[in-house]
Amino acid sequence: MLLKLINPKKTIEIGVFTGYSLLLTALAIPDDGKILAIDVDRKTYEIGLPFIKKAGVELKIDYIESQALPVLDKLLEDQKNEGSFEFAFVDADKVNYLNYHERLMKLVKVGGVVIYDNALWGGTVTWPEEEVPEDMRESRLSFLEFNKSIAVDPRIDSSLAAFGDGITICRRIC
Ligand SMILES: C[S@@+](CC[C@H](N)C(=O)[O-])C[C@H]1O[C@@H](n2cnc3c(N)ncnc32)[C@H](O)[C@@H]1O
Repeated sequence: MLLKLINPKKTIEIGVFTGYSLLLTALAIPDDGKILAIDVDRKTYEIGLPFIKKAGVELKIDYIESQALPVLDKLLEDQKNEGSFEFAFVDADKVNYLNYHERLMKLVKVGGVVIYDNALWGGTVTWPEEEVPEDMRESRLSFLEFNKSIAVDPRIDSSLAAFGDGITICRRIC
């Protein structure tokens, strides 16, 4: 619904896996919309690709198998890309969310929207450190830092929607 309201033609997805959220985005954006989809592992994308093809939205997707940061940095080398995206969805390595945010604040236009997945990190952002499973601690700390930083970022309006695992919705305002 949010995507239908924004109606973005130029979008980025960071973290594709088998392409579930990618397919949802591809179905929601207009016929001439495009998604630059970045993931380090193309094998998982290929599991979902037959469904994307069956849905008839493959041509909307420009898939890049890579670490996401260098792709974003490369885009920023060309000034034409600044402010050219209307929507981004981030669902990759949590330790880099702030790094993605800094780049997306340049790539996404004023008025554009960025959504970050898993902002509640299984609820652990509210737990005492000692109760958090070892394998969730590093990303939890990243989310604590990320959530604090987003809350005071003057470039955006933001809202942490507490459904699912939490999504942080940011609208660039300057
Ligand atoms: C939670 S999954 C994405 C799920 C997908 N967005 C969905 O909802 O269907 C996270 C993905 O991020 C990818 N990933 C992790 N670190 C990455 C990085 N540094 N750059 C690009 N992709 C990365 C992983 O390979 C994995 O496929």
